[in-house]
Amino acid sequence: MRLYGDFGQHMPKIEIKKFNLYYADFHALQNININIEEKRITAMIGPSGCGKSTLLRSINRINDTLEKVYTSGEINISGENIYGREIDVDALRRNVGMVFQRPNPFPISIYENVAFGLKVNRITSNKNIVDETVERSLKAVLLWNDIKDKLHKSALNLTLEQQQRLCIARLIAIAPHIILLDEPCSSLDPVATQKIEELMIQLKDRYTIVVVTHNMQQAARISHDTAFMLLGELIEFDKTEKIFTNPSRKETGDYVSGRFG
Ligand SMILES: Nc1ncnc2c1ncn2[C@@H]1O[C@H](COP(=O)(O)OP(=O)(O)OP(=O)(O)O)[C@@H](O)[C@H]1O
Repeated sequence: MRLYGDFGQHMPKIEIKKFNLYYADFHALQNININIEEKRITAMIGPSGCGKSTLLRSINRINDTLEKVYTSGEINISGENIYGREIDVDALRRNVGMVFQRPNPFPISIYENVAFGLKVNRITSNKNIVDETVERSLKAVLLWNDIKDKLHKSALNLTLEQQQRLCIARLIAIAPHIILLDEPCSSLDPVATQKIEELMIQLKDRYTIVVVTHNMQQAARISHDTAFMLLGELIEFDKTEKIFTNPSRKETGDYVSGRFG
């Protein structure tokens, strides 16, 4: 198993170290240690309720918005503990964007959806820069050609797949380094799923991507590294190929071969 340490010249982008999370008195994440490398896709798999989403949400502290959530340990991003006292949580969430199961565009125009983060984060209100950023972000998610003539139409008129692309474009506009995706294809059909998978593969050249998925074929197709979780524990973390073909732990083998879950 590859835990922290032994990365040669590489510093991990995300270093999760002895991390625990409690929902009130329920110990949902138990002593998690993972190093996530830069500009790769890391998948989190495991049966329902094992803590995948909780761990993903811990990486940009979205769990903080809930009451009675307690954590211990560290999550270091580029060497800085995001649970440290000095952390600006708004800046963290700009740097670590999140895409959810169901696309959640705002009920405003496509253009305004992408420009939204620039305004609320007071990054710029210069129209030329906003225009350029909207175009660049929509091109990055391969949506531009389809919608460039209807930028001022409601985002809610887009297909679900296009809406999910738009949600990713909305993140890209504010220049994150890390993109977290929580089952981003679960509301999409197989064709749309394949397109979003292709997009993730393209985006990994520029972003560090962590994706929670129930779909093991998806994890095997798109990720470089896979974390397998069970009942709040990290059972195994390794290269995806190893997890799926020659896992070190029996539980991992049982899960990936469909014997439970
Ligand atoms: N807000 C919450 N309050 C209390 N318990 C929670 C909360 N959110 C999740 N849990 C519990 O924490 C555990 C882990 O949940 P989590 O959603 O992280 O698992 P998951 O592996 O992502 O599951 P799924 O695949 O079904 O989405 C579960 O037992 C769940 O019931």
